[in-house]
Amino acid sequence: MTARIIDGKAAAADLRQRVGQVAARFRETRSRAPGLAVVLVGEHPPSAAYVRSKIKATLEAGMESFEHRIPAETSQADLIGLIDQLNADATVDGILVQLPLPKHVDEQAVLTRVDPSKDVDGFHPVNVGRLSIGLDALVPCTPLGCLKLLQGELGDLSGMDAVVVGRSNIVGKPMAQLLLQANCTVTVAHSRTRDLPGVVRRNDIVVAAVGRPELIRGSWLKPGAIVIDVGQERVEQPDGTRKLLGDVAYGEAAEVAGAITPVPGGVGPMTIACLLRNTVVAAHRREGLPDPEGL
Ligand SMILES: NC(=O)C1=CN([C@@H]2O[C@H](COP(=O)(O)OP(=O)(O)OC[C@H]3O[C@@H](n4cnc5c(N)ncnc54)[C@H](OP(=O)(O)O)[C@@H]3O)[C@@H](O)[C@H]2O)C=CC1
Ligand SMILES: Nc1nc(=O)c2c([nH]1)NC[C@@H]1CN(c3ccc(C(=O)N[C@@H](CCC(=O)O)C(=O)O)cc3)C=[N+]21
Ligand SMILES: [Mg+2]
Repeated sequence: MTARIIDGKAAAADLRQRVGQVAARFRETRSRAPGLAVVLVGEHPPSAAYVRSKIKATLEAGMESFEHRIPAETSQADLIGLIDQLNADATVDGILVQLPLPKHVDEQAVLTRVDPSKDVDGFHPVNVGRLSIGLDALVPCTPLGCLKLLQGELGDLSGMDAVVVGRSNIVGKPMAQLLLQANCTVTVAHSRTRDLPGVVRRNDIVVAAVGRPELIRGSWLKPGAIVIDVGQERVEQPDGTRKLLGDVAYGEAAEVAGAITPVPGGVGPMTIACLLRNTVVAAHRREGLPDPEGL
């Protein structure tokens, strides 16, 4: 069997185009564009690259981008001061604080300061709690993108067995919540899981969010399983070049799986598209407008 390749780049382009249409209507009725503020603390090169692509995508969707690059030495109090200023700014609908933050900053203290109505990453405890009890919430972009890819591939997920490998607050846990809400039977695996290959083999859906390049082998998969690979690790090759690898051994997996996301070109582009989606949704909710349809 050769797996279908789930084209995250195409799905992201499609979602971004629809977000652009909604943003254009918003600009007409509200006489302003939906606005996203991105806060980048320090110079961490991969973070700077992600932030650049987020800003470019924001502008392309017809939304306003506010960029705040501040030095790595910025105190926690000053960072919180900036968040307060963005919370109070009516032209800002979404606030994204790029992670990781420097070690001297308490990440939770900063994320909890973001106005939950502007929390387009879905990291504030209010949004985490709302997601877990099934209320409207702003949902973390990466898991939301994964869910959209799965629904695009499978339609209704009801009754399917799904495993999420990884239990981070930004990917694994919210992914498990979304799959539960979609009526999957959900297993969450992590570094203490006994017999990870056996657990993976029981499942129709595998979402890998581990950060261990090619941990998940083709031989672990149930034939026909749908595989979503969140992993993004730059690994030096024997010839000295650096290659971006996922958490799944792609070549092997593609011979067993029913469908699989590539790295790059799978989950990554959908994460950015979902950030724009959340921003335009936040803008509507903040203006008291009904949620835009079809996003
Ligand atoms: N495409 C995208 O848009 C995004 C990609 N990523 C990528 O996804 C990956 C995961 O990111 P993130 O969730 O932040 O990572 P974290 O490091 O925060 O979490 C990793 C999780 O994997 C678990 N784990 C680690 N080793 C093993 C193992 N050998 N077997 C089973 N479980 C294991 C850990 O378990 P424990 O809890 O027990 O320690 C932990 O729960 C990274 O490669 C990251 O770069 C992240 C965000 C967005
Ligand atoms: N507050 C916050 N929110 C985040 O959503 C967030 C964050 N912090 N910190 C870092 C992680 C990582 N992340 C990615 C986004 C896009 C790609 C992406 O577009 N990847 C491309 C490849 C990019 C490349 O070639 O390096 C792809 O998979 O095709 C990857 C990873 C968002 N994150
Ligand atoms: Mg991480």
